[in-house]
Amino acid sequence: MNSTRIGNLSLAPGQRPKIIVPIACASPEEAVDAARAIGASSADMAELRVDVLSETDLPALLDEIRNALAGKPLLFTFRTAAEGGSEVTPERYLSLIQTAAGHDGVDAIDIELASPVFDEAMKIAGSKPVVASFHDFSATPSNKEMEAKLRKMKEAGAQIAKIAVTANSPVDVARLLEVTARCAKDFCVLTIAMGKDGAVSRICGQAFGSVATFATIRDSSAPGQLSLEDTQAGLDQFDL
Ligand SMILES: O=C1C[C@@](O)(C(=O)O)C[C@@H](O)[C@@H]1O
Repeated sequence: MNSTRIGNLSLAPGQRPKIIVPIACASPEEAVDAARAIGASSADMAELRVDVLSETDLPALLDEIRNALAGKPLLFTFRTAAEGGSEVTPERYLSLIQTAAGHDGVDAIDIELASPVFDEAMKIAGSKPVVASFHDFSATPSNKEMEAKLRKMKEAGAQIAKIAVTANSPVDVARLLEVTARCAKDFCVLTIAMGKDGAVSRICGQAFGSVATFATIRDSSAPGQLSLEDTQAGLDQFDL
């Protein structure tokens, strides 16, 4: 079926996109504080950017974040250096996915398609929903390339196929949206054009079939992210 569940949320193309707010801070105390703010806000879900965190007892922090989120689902993400995050060995990446897969405070796991251990990571994620991902911080690849990546994620078993690319012109945004609409007929996609030109892509998901978007309360985790309030107001315009 062309819809999926993460925690208590149902996501589907054509519905109002769910708003995910990143927790992207180094200090574990600040991360719990940010989770509390997200729990009390109108955001739908949180994303813990584990690559931004300083060394910590991760399972214990996940316990605290789960409580602070007060029932809102958590997406667990380790963004690698190749895609705008931090250095990590393949072994450590897998061990982080293992921690996420075994923790009841994690509702979905981000796994990078380009990871050398993508297949193993998909297996380790087990029954947790996977948001497979690809990021390009300099350009928007060809339509063919973007569509091939999204379809590969879906075929590998991801519940949501996500790409975030950099729009260097309005045409780049239009190309991403065309690919989004084509794939959204078949499965759940989450697409974002990063940067100033791409900002519109963060609010028009309902029209093109993207199932979620990222917005900030405190810490931004990517270029062009809008505030939670602006994102909500923008989504309202497309929720007819
Ligand atoms: O993949 C994404 C999308 C994102 O890069 C954005 O552009 O909003 C923000 C990241 O935190 C998240 O993991």
